[in-house]
Amino acid sequence: MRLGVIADDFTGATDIASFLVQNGLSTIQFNGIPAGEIATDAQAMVISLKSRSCPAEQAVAQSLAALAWLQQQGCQRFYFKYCSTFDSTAQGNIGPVTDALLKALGETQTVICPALPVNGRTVYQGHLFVGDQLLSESGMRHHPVTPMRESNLLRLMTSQATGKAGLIAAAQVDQGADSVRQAMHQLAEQGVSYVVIDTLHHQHLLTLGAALSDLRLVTGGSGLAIGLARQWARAGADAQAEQAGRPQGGRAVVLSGSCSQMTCRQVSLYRQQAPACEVQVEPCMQNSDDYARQLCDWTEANSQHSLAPLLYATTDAQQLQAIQQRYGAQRSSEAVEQLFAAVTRELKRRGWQRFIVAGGETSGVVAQSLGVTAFHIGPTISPGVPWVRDIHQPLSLALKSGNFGDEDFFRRAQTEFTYD
Ligand SMILES: Nc1ncnc2c1ncn2[C@@H]1O[C@H](COP(=O)(O)OP(=O)(O)O)[C@@H](O)[C@H]1O
Ligand SMILES: O=C(O)[C@@H](O)C(=O)COP(=O)(O)O
Repeated sequence: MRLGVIADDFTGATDIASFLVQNGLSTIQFNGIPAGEIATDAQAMVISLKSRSCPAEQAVAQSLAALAWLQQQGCQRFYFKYCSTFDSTAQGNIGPVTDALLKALGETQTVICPALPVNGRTVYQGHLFVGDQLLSESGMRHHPVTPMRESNLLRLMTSQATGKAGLIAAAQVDQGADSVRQAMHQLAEQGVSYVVIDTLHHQHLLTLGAALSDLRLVTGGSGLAIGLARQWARAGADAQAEQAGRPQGGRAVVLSGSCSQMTCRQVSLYRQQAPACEVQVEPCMQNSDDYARQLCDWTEANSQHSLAPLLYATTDAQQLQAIQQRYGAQRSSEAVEQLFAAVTRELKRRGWQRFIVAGGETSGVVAQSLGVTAFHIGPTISPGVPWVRDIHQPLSLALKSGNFGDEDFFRRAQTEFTYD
């Protein structure tokens, strides 16, 4: 059995790939849809798209193209991976993409399961929580691109999609996989296409894995992958699954373009542990190539420390607002992304081989600048954040979603692994 995953963004793809590998499925990840056939015996193939905030028609077209390619590679089960905080705009595309995938597969029912309990995302009575807060009362209500002002997943789905939503509540999940299968069947008879399933803890994910392993399409965050991978993993695959992605040696740099709360804490701790240099927005807007060369010179001059030098544009919400008011939100974020792109290209040219990156958009830009199109997934640094290794070039990357990882993530990514 081969699994095909269609992920709506870069770090989201790496997140699910990491859980698949950890739970025994060898996995290969592609940045976009590969041009041709790929010879591999990986049990799971993950395609990262950049469709989270794009209009529904574009997201649908990209997702269907990804589905067709995965089918050509022999995938029989499919997973539409979106954010564990259900990030979607007011014209959200999760509903339309789900509808299109169901139709293309000739199926009428799927599940909606964004839960990732290990990172505090749970679903209760159909409502999504971030830690102890409803999604709509968490920091996500202020997200600059996808502000989440609704926590009820049934309402979110029906506002975006064409079909009917229903709920399987926690008490029923507690009763085990057969009970979940029966509930799915009853909901199908009532014409329910999108089954939201309460998920409070790890055991629920295992129950769901057992209950849903025959479903052709599932949708959700990365948590459900834990239970499903355990059902599908070949016996004995566990020890080997992450080998191909283990990190290699070479000089390392930390690049942080994320302004998420967790990244702010990680940067502020790491600045006390290693050489660190703040990226200024003004010179990024002037001439990012010259500025990038200066920053690379600084990075090289600081490469003898036992921990990798850090370049960070990370700033708190108040300063970010001031920068955005002064230069414009889009202009300033693009300028910072261009800068990280130029720094990455230059460091690669100078022979740097390990890149630890914070932020989904920033990770996408760095991977693109390195010319990384496919990589093996290696050992996990924090839940949802693995080391990954390019399949063609001697490059290792750790790509961290803004809100993931513990405070000491940047140091641990370097000190807790052996390099070859
Ligand atoms: N100091 C800054 N001023 C303006 N934009 C910034 C600054 N730092 C980062 N950005 C931009 O903010 C965005 C952050 O997105 P991303 O990398 O996905 O991380 P996150 O979503 O965790 O904040 C990027 O486009 C980045 O270039
Ligand atoms: O499911 C999640 O929370 C993550 O996998 C994810 O999608 C994070 O996206 P970014 O915040 O854009 O890194």
